[in-house]
Amino acid sequence: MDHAAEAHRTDLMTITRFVLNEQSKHPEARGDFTILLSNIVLGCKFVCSAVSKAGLAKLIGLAGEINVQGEEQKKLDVLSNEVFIKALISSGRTSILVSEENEQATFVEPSKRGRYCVVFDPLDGSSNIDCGVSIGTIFGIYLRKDDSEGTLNDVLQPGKNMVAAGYCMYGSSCTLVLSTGTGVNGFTLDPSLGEFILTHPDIKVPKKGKIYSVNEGNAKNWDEPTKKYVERCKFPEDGSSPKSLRYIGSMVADVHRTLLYGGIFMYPADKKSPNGKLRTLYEVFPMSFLMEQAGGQAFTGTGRALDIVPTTIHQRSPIFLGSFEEVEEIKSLYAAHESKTL
Ligand SMILES: O=P(O)(O)OC[C@H]1O[C@](O)(COP(=O)(O)O)[C@@H](O)[C@@H]1O
Ligand SMILES: [Mg+2]
Ligand SMILES: [Mg+2]
Repeated sequence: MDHAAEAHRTDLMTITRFVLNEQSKHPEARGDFTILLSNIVLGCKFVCSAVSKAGLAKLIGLAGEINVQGEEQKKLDVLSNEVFIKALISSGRTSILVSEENEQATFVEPSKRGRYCVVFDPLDGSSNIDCGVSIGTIFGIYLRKDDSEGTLNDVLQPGKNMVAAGYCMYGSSCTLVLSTGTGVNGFTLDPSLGEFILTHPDIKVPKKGKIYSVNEGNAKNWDEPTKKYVERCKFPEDGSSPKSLRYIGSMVADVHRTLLYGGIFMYPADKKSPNGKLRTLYEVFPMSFLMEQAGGQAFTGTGRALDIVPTTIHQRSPIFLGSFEEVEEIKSLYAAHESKTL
């Protein structure tokens, strides 16, 4: 490492200092969010190190259990879940936790309870774990009025009520992308310092994009607007060049690329999965929150994703998110279909 070059970098802003600066903008802040986030960051560092050593540490493969989604849990799904549950409870700032890997919500005991509710996908992109392709962790945060026990209604809220959302991608580098409602910032883990450093300040998703991202293996079951949109990506009617298809199969990685390069990520509803595949609370909401904060859009096929009022903690929702103009085109195709003019 060229320490001289490092030393000259003026923007050596760690995520902790960044959040403390944000906190100073809120005179009423008590520091609870900063403490909660520092425990989430600790969890991400722990999982990042486990993922990078997975092959060596026998963390590849199945854990032998089936989760509430009916999916075979991977060893890293289980480990990441335990790490984040511990990190969130030991922050002393949470009251209700919803994890993809736990059938029931976790209600934190009074002595360790705080005002925040955290919904999270401890390990996203599980199908890519064993082949070392980028995976991640996704989280969304709600703030409750008080630190009483609370009820499920405290998490069954529209995504627009979240106070923060983020993801951590475990890829060629470990990148944590965060929004506290005033824009989106990206931090890269410097393994030699063990610090997340601000590397992507104020991320703005390009208005248009040249990339579409969807599992085309589901195409035969798609509805007309989705088929029409993908058709246009491949055979543009305006003579422009076709879009490129990129699909990693890890939502975190596909959304991260979309946020930086523009384009669109889709997991539409189809005849086989009438609500799509991705879970509203801990996949669709956090990613939609980030995309809107970066100037993009997030649409379900019937409305704004962040307006959904969830009824169950593991429900699924179709999702189209990304560059403003790409999602606008999908919205107009659904509107046309709605008015039978498609
Ligand atoms: O294999 P498919 O049907 O394209 O689904 C891929 C999608 O499923 C997921 O892997 C689901 O998330 P989990 O791995 O957390 O269960 C997403 O990351 C990804 O976008
Ligand atoms: Mg997931
Ligand atoms: Mg998962």
